[in-house]
Parts: sequence; C-alpha cells; structure tokens
Amino acid sequence: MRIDIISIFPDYFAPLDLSLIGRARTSGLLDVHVHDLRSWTHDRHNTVDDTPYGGGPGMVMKPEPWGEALDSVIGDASARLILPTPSGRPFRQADAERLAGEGHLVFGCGRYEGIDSRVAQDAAARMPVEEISIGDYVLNGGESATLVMVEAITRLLPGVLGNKESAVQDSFASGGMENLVEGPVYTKPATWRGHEVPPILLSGNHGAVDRWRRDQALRKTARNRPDLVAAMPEEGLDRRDREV
Ligand SMILES: NC(=O)c1ccno1
Repeated sequence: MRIDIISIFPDYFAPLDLSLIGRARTSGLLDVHVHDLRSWTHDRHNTVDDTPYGGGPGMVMKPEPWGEALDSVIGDASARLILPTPSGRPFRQADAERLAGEGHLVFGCGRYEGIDSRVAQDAAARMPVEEISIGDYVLNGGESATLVMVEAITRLLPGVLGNKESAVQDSFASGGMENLVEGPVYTKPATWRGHEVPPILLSGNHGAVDRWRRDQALRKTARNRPDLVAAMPEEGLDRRDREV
C-alpha cells in the first residue's frame, strides 16, 4: 500500500517512523510519503489560507495549492482521497478493514475552518473522495485524525502484526467481534497484590476459555457500550447477555 499525506505540518507524522508502522515501511510492506502543502504555493509568504466568502470567523484553506498538490501526488487513477473532518462519516473498524484493501490512499489534512469545498468537488471528478470523522469532537486540524486512521488501517495489512490472529480477536473486528469490545486480559504472575487471574484461564480447557472470553466481551460491551448491545441482532443474544 502507498499512502500520501498532505499537510502544512509534515513533522506531525514523525510517529509513522516508529514501531510496527516504521518497521512496515522499512520492510517495504508500506510506502508512506508526507508532503508539505506549502510546496505548492508560489508567493513569498507561502500563503495557504484566506478569509471565508460570506464572512464569519477564521480562515479557509485556498483551493489552488490543494489542487496542485493533489494533481502532483495522485498520479494513478486508483487513488482514494480521505479528508478528515468533524463533519465526515464516522470512522469504524469496518472502514479500517475496507481501506486496508486499497492500493493508494491520499490523506488531505485541513486546518483553520477547513479546505475550500471545491477541492473535494474537483477531486471527486477523478477519484473516490471520503470525508471521515474519527469522533464527535473538533481538532485543530486533520493531522491527528490521519495518524489514527493510518494506524488503524495499516496494522491490518498482511505481515504488519506479528500474529494476524490478534486482529481477528480485536474489538469490533469483522468475523465475530462486530458490535463487541474485547473483555479483560491477563498475564503472569498468576497472583499480583492479592488479585488472582480467573482460574478458567489456567484450566487448559480451550473451549471453556473461549466461551468465558466471549461472555466477558459481552459483559464489558453491555457495561461500556450499551449502544452496541442494542444494535446486536436479537438471535445473537440471550437475556443474560444484556445484563452486566
Ligand atoms: N473529528 C475529526 O475527525 C476531526 C478532524 C479534524 N477535526 O476533527
């Protein structure tokens, strides 16, 4: 997968050199290019914003630099443009799984009051454009949201996680964890400050452990995310599952 990120703060993406993503880049599993939007400005102040038409507070990002940046970055027709914005569709694990199947993603990080809307309109004439929100809150720009989405997406690429099974058991993962969050996890020592690891986990009975883990996932989901329990298909739950 190739990922291009356009931002006025390219240094924001230094974390993409670290840990699993950094190793995926080094190994060639992932090809990430970060671009400074100001590279596509032509005035001595490298201007990227201006006052909004119609008045109002703040500044809007000018379309010209974005248009030139996207023209330059998006060579192939298969690219998909992602625009992080609080007004976008909610980002879910299913989206991370879907986008992990793409060959080329381009993230456009807006700042100020946002990017002139004609940029997305112009881009949509030649590629899929998705406005996506990582949550119902406002950030100072799209950079943090891009980091979140890049991590959620690229960790699913084959070979990035040490054990691909862990992705299958993740909260919200398709294939059995939709609408569920993971239950509690434990490791050695078996006793710590008087707290015991649940004996079932020491039993060696894998079937019983799997059932216990499923039950704990349901209980934690009911406690922390009753909205997900409400969304579960009725046939997947008995009354007990809905209780904490
Ligand atoms: N909630 C979001 O995804 C977002 C992106 C930029 N500002 O907020």
